[in-house]
Amino acid sequence: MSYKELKREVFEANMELQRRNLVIYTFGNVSQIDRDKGVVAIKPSGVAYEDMKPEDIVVVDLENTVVEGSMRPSSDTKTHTHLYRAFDSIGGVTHTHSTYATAWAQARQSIPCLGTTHADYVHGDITCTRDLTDDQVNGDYEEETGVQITDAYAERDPNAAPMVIVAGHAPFTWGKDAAQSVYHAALLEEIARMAYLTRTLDPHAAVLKQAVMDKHYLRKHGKNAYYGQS
Ligand SMILES: O=C(CO)[C@@H](O)[C@@H](O)COP(=O)(O)O
Repeated sequence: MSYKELKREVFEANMELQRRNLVIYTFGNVSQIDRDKGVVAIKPSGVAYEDMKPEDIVVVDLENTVVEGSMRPSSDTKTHTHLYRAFDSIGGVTHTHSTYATAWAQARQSIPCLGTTHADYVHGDITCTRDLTDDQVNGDYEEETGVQITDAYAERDPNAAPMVIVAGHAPFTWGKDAAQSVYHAALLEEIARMAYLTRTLDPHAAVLKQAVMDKHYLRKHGKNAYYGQS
């Protein structure tokens, strides 16, 4: 894929964030990797969606050095590239501050699987990471945000749960490409809203039975698709 095609795909995925009302102003960002070229195309920092053009998308290498583009890459770039280096099967990453998913992140609560809508897309909880340690806060903050996520996935297959909420921050999602990572961000926000409303109606609403969770996830993703047996 040429840089121009890659930038166009990433541009369209970023515009879908706004179309799905997952961001306001300059919030959020989407990227996609070309693993053959070893580059990542990502939204420019501080640019409003309505002002953005495909040629504004910035291309960086996996060490976060700009290889093409006149604008500054998103301030979350190091988190995106950390995930691409750690999860070698993913092709796209999305970050938003969508309201309900961010509320669960600020409450430091993983989103429990309360129904089959959730179970169709994520087997088990949608994990909330641990908080950053003081050293991590004072370190390379964006890189350490990536570490928070990969630490939470040390025992978990990123393909079986392509969405996470970062404690005190907001969600990151991923997928086979930028478009699928945005799709997962939209699903996460809807699941987070359903879970919040469910627990508002009934604070003791039960987690779905494991057998039902398994059936729904298997139905959607095929045999042995959970617990990392992809
Ligand atoms: O979404 C939020 C809002 O804090 C940030 O992560 C986001 O705005 C990052 O800014 P840029 O991508 O650098 O424009």
